[in-house]
Amino acid sequence: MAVNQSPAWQKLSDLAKSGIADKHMQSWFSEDPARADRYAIELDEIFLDYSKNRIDDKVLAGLLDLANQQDLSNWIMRLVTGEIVNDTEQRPALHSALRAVTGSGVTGYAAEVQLDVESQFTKMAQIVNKIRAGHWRGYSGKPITDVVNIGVGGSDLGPLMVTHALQVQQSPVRLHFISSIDGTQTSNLLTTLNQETTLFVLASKSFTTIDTLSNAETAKDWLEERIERSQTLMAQHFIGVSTRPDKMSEWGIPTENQLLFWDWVGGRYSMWSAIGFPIALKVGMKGFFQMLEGANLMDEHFATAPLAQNIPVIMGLVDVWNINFLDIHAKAILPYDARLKYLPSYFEQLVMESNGKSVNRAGEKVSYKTCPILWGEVGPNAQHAFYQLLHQGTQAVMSDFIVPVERDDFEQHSGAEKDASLHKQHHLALANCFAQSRVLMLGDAAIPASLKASYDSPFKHYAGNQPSNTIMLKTLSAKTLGMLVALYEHKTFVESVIWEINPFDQWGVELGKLIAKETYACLAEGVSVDSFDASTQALMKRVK
Ligand SMILES: O=P(O)(O)OC[C@H]1O[C@](O)(CO)[C@@H](O)[C@@H]1O
Repeated sequence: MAVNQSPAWQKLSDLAKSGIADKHMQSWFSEDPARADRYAIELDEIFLDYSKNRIDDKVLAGLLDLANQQDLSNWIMRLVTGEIVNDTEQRPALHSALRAVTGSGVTGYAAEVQLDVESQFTKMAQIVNKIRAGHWRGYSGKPITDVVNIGVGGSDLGPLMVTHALQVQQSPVRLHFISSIDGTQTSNLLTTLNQETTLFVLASKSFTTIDTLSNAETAKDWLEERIERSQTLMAQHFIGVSTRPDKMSEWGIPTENQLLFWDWVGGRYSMWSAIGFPIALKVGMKGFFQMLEGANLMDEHFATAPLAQNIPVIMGLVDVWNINFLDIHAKAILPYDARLKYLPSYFEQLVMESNGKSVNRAGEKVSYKTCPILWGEVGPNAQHAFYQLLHQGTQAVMSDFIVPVERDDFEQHSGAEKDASLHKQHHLALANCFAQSRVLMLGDAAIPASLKASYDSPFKHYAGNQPSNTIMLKTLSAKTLGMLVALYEHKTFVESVIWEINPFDQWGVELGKLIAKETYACLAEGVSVDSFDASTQALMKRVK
């Protein structure tokens, strides 16, 4: 039976139709003064307020029934112990094993892989420490000053996002990221770098991704302008991170410079593996492990907390309610801290590449909505861009506000006066964050009485009732970032269990890659385009 025909789903559907879907959140708050306390969960340095959602106790009970009906607790166990949960590729999805503490009681395949994980972290630590200490030398004997990560998707976004978020920590080397296939980033960056002191990290799970390999070739050509011996070039200027040692060797990367991970680590779940190499360069292995510890804290919570008190479970279920019963199909990620600039892009891949699917695990087309369109931006900037649509558009949108309570990075900036004005700016950011979620929830009811008359216009009407979560981090640190990302990974898994889809494959992106290859052959090698559609033919003829 499809999940949307099941008793638990039907009950939720009836609840939504019984008036709840049309009820304004404002009335729930006035009816229940304890609502904000009751619909909140705290775990260590992370706090979730989910009270600004169109839910009540009946809805929550119904969602938990749905979770039980879908055997969620069992699925969580299957995930964290390393059973094959990625069935189309016949693999476990063991990102949690990368952050499990050895001997901490993990069982199953998750325990078996621990030695492999440790040995790669040991090798990674040796390389990281050597570079950070200035002992890794380029071809002319000078220490490396610049490290360029070449990767795309999961081999780029995690390290990019985290190193930007933890920017306050001074790295002994400058870090750069190249991802896009078009060559702009590479050509711009290379003009600013010196071959003598630049090291490239080729990060690719498959080591077949054309985007990464083409940028790598350009980097190699640039090094060859100055370095004659290919052996020197490879040994001193390239490190590879992949699941494919054979392909790294074929490309010329010596074994000593190869860091491995495994097919049971999904690309978008891989920043906890050696793919996190740039993160370790930025914050040291200690900082990298603190991020893993934060994620591990969330893993343990996910695996052991009762469903009703389980942050990823509640967030996932409330999203399911919004999507499948309130017809909301867009989600905004709104961090109120510019250090989290790349978090929305990171979550776009994590969530949409995981759950942007329309067939269930049995290969049948589903007849209900799955992943919403997810996008975002640093909140204060988004206020001056797309919040107009959130407040007055015709599109229902759910939002996640993410904000640190304290800024402990400002102390790095000298001068008490500057410090005071930066703290004032932080309070402005907090105030804006709280004000926006309040207006999205209340709508016109947020207008102060003294201003009511001047807002008496259809152009100044705010419907409100747009649901949101607020996630507060004590501070933004390697640990809280680890907790936050693991939270979203698990929340995404919870949704996939309800929708009965496999969140760990990504067949949707494969065909485009194949067709791009064929198209390239036509463009670059003059292969006939006659079999293409008229629009594509016309576009290609213009290029020719
Ligand atoms: O790490 P790789 O194998 O180069 O892949 C990069 C990215 O490409 C994808 O396969 C999608 O094209 C992602 O899932 C992955 O993170």
